Amino acid sequence: MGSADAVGRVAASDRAALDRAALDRVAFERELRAVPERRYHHRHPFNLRMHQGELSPVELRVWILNRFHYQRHIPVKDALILAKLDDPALRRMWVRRITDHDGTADDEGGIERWLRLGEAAGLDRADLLSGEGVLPGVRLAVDGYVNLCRSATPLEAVAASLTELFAPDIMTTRIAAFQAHYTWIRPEGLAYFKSRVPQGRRDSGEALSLVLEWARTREQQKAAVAALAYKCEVLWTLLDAVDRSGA
Ligand SMILES: O=C(O)c1cc(C(=O)O)c2c(n1)C(=O)C(=O)c1cc(C(=O)O)[nH]c1-2
Repeated sequence: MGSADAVGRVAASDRAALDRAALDRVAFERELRAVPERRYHHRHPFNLRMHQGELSPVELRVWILNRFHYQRHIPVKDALILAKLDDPALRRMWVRRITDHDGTADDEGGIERWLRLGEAAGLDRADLLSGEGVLPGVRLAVDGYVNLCRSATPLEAVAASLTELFAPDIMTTRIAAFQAHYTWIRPEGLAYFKSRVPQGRRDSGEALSLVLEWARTREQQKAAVAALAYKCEVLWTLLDAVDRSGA
């Protein structure tokens, strides 16, 4: 075997070793943030049309009804994550997410606020709760997220929630768009987004700290990035289904 081959082999094994070496925290955080930068649903054509004021009342109602299917599964996936956490302090932190959505009484919490958004847009609460009209693609996308949280490691499930690093900004844009273009929606309907902006900032900050701490090896870092990329596809696919519903 010639020396060029030997050099080639050494270089390849160096490359493999480099590939296995974990990124430092700063580089890993940059790698994580680059995923939604590219593919978060703030870039989806349906959201762009929403923000430009181009959606019809029927299209917005289809979005609200279908997004309710996502919303009502958030505490379910958080309960699946909660069951994987073996530390009381971590469980205390995570259980708050469930209460944020479910409240501590019937007339509280994010799910209730989303129902009121639907009512403010002319939808019937009973129709939202019935689940009728939820598009097949939306069901599959939401199942995908719930199943990821059921079967993946805590690191991957928490990493998947990191789309929320970008959610407060899109909600702020959405609030302004609703106020400017969709004035037929009663303003109290915006309460969901207004209360979710600070919750999203806090939740994504906590989740980011956990992911940076837990992902020690390059393999773990790659698994976290893949879970976050998958979650971006969940949100993208949900909007694809809404966009193509023909509403
Ligand atoms: O309106 C949005 O654009 C948006 C996006 C996301 C997200 O990035 O997953 C969430 C929410 N809203 C939201 O309201 C919410 O409660 C929420 C929880 C989570 C999560 O993965 O744990 N994402 C989101």
